[in-house]
Amino acid sequence: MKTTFVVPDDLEPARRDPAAPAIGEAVPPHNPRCHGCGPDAENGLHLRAVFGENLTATATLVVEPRFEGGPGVIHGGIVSTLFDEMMGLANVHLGVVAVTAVLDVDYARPIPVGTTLRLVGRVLGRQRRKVYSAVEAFDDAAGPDAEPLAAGHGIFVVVDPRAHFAATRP
Ligand SMILES: CCCCCCCC/C=C\CCCCCCCC(=O)SCCNC(=O)CCNC(=O)[C@H](O)C(C)(C)COP(=O)(O)OP(=O)(O)OC[C@H]1O[C@@H](n2cnc3c(N)ncnc32)[C@H](O)[C@@H]1OP(=O)(O)O
Repeated sequence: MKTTFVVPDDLEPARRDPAAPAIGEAVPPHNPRCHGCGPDAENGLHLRAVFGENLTATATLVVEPRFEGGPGVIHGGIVSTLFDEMMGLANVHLGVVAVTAVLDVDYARPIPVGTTLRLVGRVLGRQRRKVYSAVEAFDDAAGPDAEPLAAGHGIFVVVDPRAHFAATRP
C-alpha cells in the first residue's frame, strides 16, 4: 500500500469497553437510518458487521451494479463510505461516540462489480479525544493471504452525542 497517512508512533492503547457486546456478536445498529449500516435506510449499504478480536469489526458485502462508478467497477465514493462505516463500527468496541475528522483511502486495485468484499475495520489506538483506526477491503474469494484491494485510515474524534447532534437529531 502506498498511503501517505501517518499513524503516530506514540498512540495510547485503546481499551475495549467491558459493556460492549461480546466478540463474535453483531455490532448493533447505532441509527436505523444510517446510510452505511441502518436497516431502514431505503437505498443504504446495509452493512452487517461482527465484532472480532483485537478491536476489529468484519463484514462482507457484494458489490452490486448500483455501486458502479467506472465501467464495471465500484465507485470510489462507495469505498470511502464503506471504510468510514467499518472503522466507525470497529470504534464501537471502545464504548464511545466518535465522529470522522479525517478519512484517507488508498485505492490499490480496481474492484469489479460482483466482487464479494471482506471488510475489516480495526482500532489502532488513541490520542486524547482522537481515535486512530484502519480498514482493509479484500476479495473474499481470493483466500486469507491475498493482498487488500483497498485500504484506509481514519481519525475519529470522541464527542458527547447529545451536544453534537442536538441541532440535527430529528
Ligand atoms: C454517520 C454518522 C454517525 C455518527 C456516529 C455516532 C454513532 C457512533 C456509533 C456507531 C458508529 C457507527 C459508524 C459511523 C461511521 C461514520 C461516522 C461518520 O461519518 S461521522 C460524520 C462525518 N463527520 C462529521 O460530521 C464531523 C464534523 N466535524 C466536527 O464535528 C468537528 O470538527 C470535530 C468533532 C471532528 C472536532 O471538533 P472539536 O471542536 O470537538 O474538537 P477539536 O478540538 O477541533 O479536535 C479534537 C482533536 O482532534 C484533532 N482534529 C480535529 N480535526 C482534525 C483534522 N481534520 N485532522 C487532524 N486532526 C484533527 C484536533 O487537532 C484535536 O487533537 P489534539 O488532541 O489537539 O491533538
